[in-house]
Amino acid sequence: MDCELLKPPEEVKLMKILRREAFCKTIEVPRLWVKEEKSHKVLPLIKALLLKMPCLKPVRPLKIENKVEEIREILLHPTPVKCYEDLPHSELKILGVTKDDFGLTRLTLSFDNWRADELFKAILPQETDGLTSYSCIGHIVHINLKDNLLDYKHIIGQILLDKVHGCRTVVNKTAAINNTYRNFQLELLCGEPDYQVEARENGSCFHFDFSKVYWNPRLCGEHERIVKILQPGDILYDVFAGVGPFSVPAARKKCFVLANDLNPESYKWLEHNMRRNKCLKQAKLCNKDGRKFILEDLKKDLCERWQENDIGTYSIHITMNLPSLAVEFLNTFCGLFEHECRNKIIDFTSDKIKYPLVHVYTFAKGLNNEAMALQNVESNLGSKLTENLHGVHFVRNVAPNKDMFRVSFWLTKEILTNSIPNDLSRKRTADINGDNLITMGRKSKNKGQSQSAKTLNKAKKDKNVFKVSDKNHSKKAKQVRGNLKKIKDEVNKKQEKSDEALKELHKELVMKKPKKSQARPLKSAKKPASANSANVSAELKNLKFYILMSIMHQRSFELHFKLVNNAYVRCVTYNMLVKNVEDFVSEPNFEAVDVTLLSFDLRHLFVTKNSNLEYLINNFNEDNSDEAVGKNIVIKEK
Ligand SMILES: C[S@@+](CC[C@H](N)C(=O)[O-])C[C@H]1O[C@@H](n2cnc3c(N)ncnc32)[C@H](O)[C@@H]1O
Repeated sequence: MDCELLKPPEEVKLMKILRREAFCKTIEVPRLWVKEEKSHKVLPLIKALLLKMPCLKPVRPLKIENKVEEIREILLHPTPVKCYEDLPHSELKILGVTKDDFGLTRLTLSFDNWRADELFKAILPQETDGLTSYSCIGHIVHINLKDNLLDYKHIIGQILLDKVHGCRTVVNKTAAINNTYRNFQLELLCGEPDYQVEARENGSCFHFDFSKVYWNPRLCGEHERIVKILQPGDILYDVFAGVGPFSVPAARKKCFVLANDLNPESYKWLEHNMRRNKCLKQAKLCNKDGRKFILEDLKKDLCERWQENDIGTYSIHITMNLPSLAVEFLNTFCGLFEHECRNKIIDFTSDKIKYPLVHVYTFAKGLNNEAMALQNVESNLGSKLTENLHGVHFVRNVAPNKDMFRVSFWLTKEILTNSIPNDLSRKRTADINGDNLITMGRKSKNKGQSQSAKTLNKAKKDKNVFKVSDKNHSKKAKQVRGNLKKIKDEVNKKQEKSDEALKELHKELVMKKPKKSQARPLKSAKKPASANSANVSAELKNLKFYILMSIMHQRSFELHFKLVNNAYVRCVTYNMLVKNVEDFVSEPNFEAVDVTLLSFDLRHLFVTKNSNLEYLINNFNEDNSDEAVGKNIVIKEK
């Protein structure tokens, strides 16, 4: 029940540093005095009208001078109860509780009497969307603050630490999860910097370092759905296993599990969790790229099973939960057993062959996103899903207009053994070799890599850069490590300097913005395309700073450009970016460009069209979803 009287004092609005004393206020609320021995009969009659607030007992003892009997004071909610007649008075009268027992009482409220959401409503600016949700991962409370609430991050952290039961650490996600290992970039807002958590899900216990691995409590239901389908003796190939939310409960259920994750930290905790849940003997674990895992481990295991005479009664499942990329791994299944089929190593005519059911996750945007999810899968597989489609299932909404789906389908003899269409075959080979660039609509002239190949290479880099083999604890290794540390420090210093330089650059560019009063140039006064391109590339050089920063910080960036005629390109290197933007600007239909920024570190992007214009895309909101989502920013002529 909304009631002004019961809200925190107005003075707390826009408070940034928590001052608990500012929340104290004294109010008058209706009350009923009832003799102790009658209270158990009265309370059921007025239960719905009691004043309920945190840390407040609505029934409290009251001793009145000169009165022998013990009295209970019952606090009532001021909205539904204004007078005695608002109570079930006929029943009360029968119990001897009359109008004389009704009155007002003074009540002092404090910080403790409000829930976190009530406090946020009172403190945070009215015009903002507010803080709508948080997640609890063990003792960690995790939030995803929008830019407009960043000024309030400390008080928000403090309140959550105070109000959420068992919370010892409050963190804010500082960037979208678009890095290889899908772990968060965290900022500690309040409490202990302790990220080792213990979480329970679907009857299993999970240990991990939340700052280094992926864990999303909102996927609990989906994990449960898959685990429920599995029967003891079934096989689960978990391509992107994380710390084991599919694999551990499956192994506990006596399935055989072959699980993989590229992140060494996830792999470590996956093994730990298998051991901790006493099911490691049911599992084989790998720490490699998903594509390699399919080509080597999954294939070998399947092959061995298919070659066995007794194929048993189990079913085979493959989970692929890396929604932003997993569909790109599907082409690994195309023709995976072509050699074995051609050379009759496996008899695919036998009806004993059991085909795995793949559960692949993908994001899809827009109105008809379920169909889009299916199409994502089919286009990467190079074939339509017909009888072998098990279903497209909505998993969860991750951002406005963006949902996560699971597409479940059976691999078929055709998929696994057919020589695949030329285009797909080329792409598959390139993906496996890690030298493909996926462009849509419009082909890029630049050489690059597919996202998954990039991921793999980056992961390799992540693993190897600054890592010195120290098998023999040699002096040399120590020396090299020392040198590397120095280099790292230098790089950090340079980073800081460049950040400063970038800030300056930003200021400069903002100052250069044309004043509102400035006359808009006539269309006919357009500069020739060449001058225009020169300008664009000059401005784009400024971007280099930021992109280099992103690379140095090992943050990925990606820009999607879409022309009005729906041509579309994805830029993943600075040179591609410059080239493509120059191309676009010199095109006749360069009216408006739809830029999707997939790098959330690329805060300030300037694109110039014609000599007089600067297009500033600044301070766009970081995405709130749990996975990387592009923001569409339309650049138009002012
Ligand atoms: C979205 S998480 C899913 C984790 C877990 N299956 C779950 O449902 O919570 C994706 C996982 O894929 C891993 N990963 C990312 N790229 C990979 C790759 N190329 N090969 C294998 N694993 C990869 C990440 O480290 C991360 O643990």
